[in-house]
Amino acid sequence: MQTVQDAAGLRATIRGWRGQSQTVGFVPTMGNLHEGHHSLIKLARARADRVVASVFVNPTQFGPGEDFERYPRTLAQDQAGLAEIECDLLFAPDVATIYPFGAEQSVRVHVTGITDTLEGAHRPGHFDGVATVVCKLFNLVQPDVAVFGQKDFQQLKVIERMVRDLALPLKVVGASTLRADDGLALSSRNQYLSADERALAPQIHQTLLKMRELLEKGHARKVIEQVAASTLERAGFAPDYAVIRRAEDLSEPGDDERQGLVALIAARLGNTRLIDNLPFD
Ligand SMILES: Nc1ncnc2c1ncn2[C@@H]1O[C@H](COP(=O)(O)OP(=O)(O)OP(=O)(O)O)[C@@H](O)[C@H]1O
Ligand SMILES: CC(C)(CO)[C@@H](O)C(=O)[O-]
Ligand code: BAL
Repeated sequence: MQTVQDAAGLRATIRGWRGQSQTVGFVPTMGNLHEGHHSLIKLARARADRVVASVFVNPTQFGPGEDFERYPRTLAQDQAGLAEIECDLLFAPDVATIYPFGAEQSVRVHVTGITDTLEGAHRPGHFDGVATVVCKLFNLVQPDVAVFGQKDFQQLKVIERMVRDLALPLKVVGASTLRADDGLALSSRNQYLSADERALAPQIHQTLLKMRELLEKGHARKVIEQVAASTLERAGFAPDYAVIRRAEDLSEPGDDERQGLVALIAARLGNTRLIDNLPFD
């Protein structure tokens, strides 16, 4: 597998593939790759002739006091894993390649509405950073298909909307969340957890399952959300939110709505912030 760090090298390889009428699938990541990321690569491989992954820890999507500096950077390990699953090309740019005029000076992509809530409300500016870097990566790679994990459910919706509203010529595919045997969603941030915290962390998934069960039994949404938040608090989490929303646009459903819903949780455990969700259909 080839690794390129600059835009010219990336474009040259992709131009060669295009010359042979090959389609291109793309999986953007922040690295420290695990089986969840690998499942995205495999899905891209099923949808396109060639697969490009990117590893870039994007400074503009981290807020002050977040974990940009300590985010795990494991490029050699990532390269080995990607080679094993036959990814064709890894794009691993540095910050100056993505933000030649400095991260603060770049043109920003702002997706309105859907970014005001949940992750957008708790991480101000986060989705501007995500949309901007993903738009830029799309322009560099020019993929036919891009794969994103449903684990970052709101991110997937934001990207779908950006692609639709800016008429970007590619298809966005959402991939289901890979979990450890005990239900914890695989995530690079899981390695921040102490042994005791790791033992508690699956309670997020258990709470999502409980939320679905209570909704199916006919309990009121607001009550379910309160029960979920207090269950998490009692277990030692500090929840940012534990809510049921419309999957389509993350707006609040009406009291009697039961179709097309998703439960979403973000909660801190010690110094680690974890997110997860469960679509109900
Ligand atoms: N467990 C998982 N199953 C499927 N896809 C995943 C999983 N975890 C992450 N992804 C997807 O991989 C892509 C890259 O995500 P990212 O590099 O942020 O991974 P991560 O391990 O979730 O890290 P973080 O802890 O920072 O959220 C995203 O589209 C994300 O939704
Ligand atoms: C999509 C992404 C690679 C943009 O930096 C990031 O938000 C992620 O890893 O989910
Ligand atoms: N997986 C979303 C990237 C972030 O948390 O910044």
